[in-house]
Amino acid sequence: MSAVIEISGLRKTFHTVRQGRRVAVDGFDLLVEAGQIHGFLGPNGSGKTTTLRALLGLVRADAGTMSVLGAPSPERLADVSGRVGAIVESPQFFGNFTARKTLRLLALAGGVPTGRVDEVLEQVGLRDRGDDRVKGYSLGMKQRLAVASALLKDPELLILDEPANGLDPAGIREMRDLMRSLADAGVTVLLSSHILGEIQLICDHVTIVSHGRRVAHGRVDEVLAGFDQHEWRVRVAEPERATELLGRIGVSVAAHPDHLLVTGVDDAEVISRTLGEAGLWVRELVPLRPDLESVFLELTGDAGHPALPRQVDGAPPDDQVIDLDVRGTQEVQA
Ligand SMILES: Nc1ncnc2c1ncn2[C@@H]1O[C@H](COP(=O)(O)OP(=O)(O)OP(=O)(O)O)[C@@H](O)[C@H]1O
Repeated sequence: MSAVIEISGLRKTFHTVRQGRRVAVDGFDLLVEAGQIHGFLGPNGSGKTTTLRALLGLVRADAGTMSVLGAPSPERLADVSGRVGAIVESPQFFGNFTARKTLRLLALAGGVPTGRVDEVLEQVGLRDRGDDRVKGYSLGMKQRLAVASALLKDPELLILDEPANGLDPAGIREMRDLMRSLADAGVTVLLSSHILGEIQLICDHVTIVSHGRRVAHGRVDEVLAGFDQHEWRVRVAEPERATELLGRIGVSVAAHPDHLLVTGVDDAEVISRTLGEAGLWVRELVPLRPDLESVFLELTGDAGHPALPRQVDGAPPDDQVIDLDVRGTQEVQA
């Protein structure tokens, strides 16, 4: 699969009068391949926006190499800008304009046929509300309008910084459906977020950043599998006896008020057979799989320790390089 975004060894330090020197991105690597919905996750202040801004040529990096769709960034970003849509800074829309008028103006300004306007309104589910004034829109609808503006030029790559920020669960679900339909249409999507549960449902690949360093990356299921301790919640009528029986076959059991926590068993059958053969019938047997949130907290809890190597998840990617598009950041001033 070909690389759509590649970042290697990105470093960015800010110097401010009040806070002095602040390392925002600390030797960060990112690889996004064609067709992925790639989650770029990290706590507040971990360097996600700075990374995306550097990639799009909106801030100058101190070190590192970046590319978008094969073009080195920022040097050759202009070559691919027409193929990239990005919303990195929250777009401000003029509230008295309708979505249709807003998009029409953006299309005209960007040299995009205005016929695209209805298509993108349809794509983001705003076609029926396209003639309403933006000031009457919910936050979710404004986010979708922002995505629509980035879709105008029919990009191969869409970069969204915190698209789910401030959305209620229904808005997040809409955003998720939208991302999926874009991916189905062949668009590669990179979205940054600190809202983890939903990202797990939206993305197939993930890169987790902490203190400007990548701490995990890969397929979401593979990243999660790496943290799977093969735990099971077991409810049974005689927990003491069950603990003893499972202990005899070398299984670790912790007693909780209303259940047993069984660890280190790959196959549920081991538990049900051991107990069933002794006449103890299992009432509940539930695998406890790690979710992205628990993995994220574990990884970002200490990954920023200065003693750690700059990157802790293995070798940097060795595929092609890619860069982002400055013109992808679209703003309509009120
Ligand atoms: N223009 C700037 N001047 C000084 N410091 C900055 C600037 N931009 C970012 N920083 C600092 O760099 C660090 C990384 O910030 P960044 O906005 O990239 O993080 P983030 O992961 O996007 O966070 P959030 O989820 O809150 O948006 C933070 O400590 C931030 O204060």
